[in-house]
Amino acid sequence: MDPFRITSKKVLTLVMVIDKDQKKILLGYKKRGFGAHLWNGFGGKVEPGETPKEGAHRELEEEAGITVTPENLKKAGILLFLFENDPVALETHIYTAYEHDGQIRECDEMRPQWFDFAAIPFDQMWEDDKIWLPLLLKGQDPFFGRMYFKRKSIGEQEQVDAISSASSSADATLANHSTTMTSTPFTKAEPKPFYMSDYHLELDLTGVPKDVALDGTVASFEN
Ligand SMILES: Nc1nc2c([nH]c(=O)n2[C@H]2C[C@H](O)[C@@H](COP(=O)(O)OP(=O)(O)OP(=O)(O)O)O2)c(=O)[nH]1
Repeated sequence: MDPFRITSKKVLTLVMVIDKDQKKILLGYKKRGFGAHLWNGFGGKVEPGETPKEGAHRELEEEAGITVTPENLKKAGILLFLFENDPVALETHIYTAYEHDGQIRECDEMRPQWFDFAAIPFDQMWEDDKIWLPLLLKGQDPFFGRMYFKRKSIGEQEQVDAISSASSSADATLANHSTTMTSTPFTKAEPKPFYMSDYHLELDLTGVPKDVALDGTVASFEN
């Protein structure tokens, strides 16, 4: 049986707030819940009755205290996160926001902080981010990808540690869009619970219909 077989999905959002002039990105340190102790953009589950764009707007305000006008919230891509032996995929709609209103503030879930493009803390982020975030920063939109994650057992954690200390520069090559990779663990004290075992990223979406079918349901690039 395929350990990555999915039967349903949850729709999530993720907003990357970018200051183009200063070449900075706003990330939040996730204090609790799914992805705790990692730096990430702002987002969460889309609620019933919301479009992904409305959900993205709401989550950004809840988690970072700022708002973005609908025309400044641009769809950058859709990523499907699949977890071994979990039939529910996470379909994440990713947006960029180059303008925002309001005062950035911390909440009980996220601690926002600006990072220079050259100092993005990829080793303290989800492992797939180093693959697609550079593309997003270059403005190479849209992208569509599938990211396959395995849960770390204690044995696997030791194996990953050993491999990554033997070759700490095992960076993902963008030329290789479908590969098996093992990347740097977070820290011994706060291990990442999952590691990415494979991924597939499509960048050339010319000719792809605006709707991409996933597990029988449909994701739209439109909103
Ligand atoms: N950068 C990045 N973000 C990811 C990955 N996987 C993944 O779910 N996310 C994002 C999508 C969502 O923005 C966020 C997970 O949403 P969440 O569980 O915090 O949702 P929520 O705020 O509605 O949760 P809650 O209030 O119910 O705790 O993490 C990934 O591999 N990379």
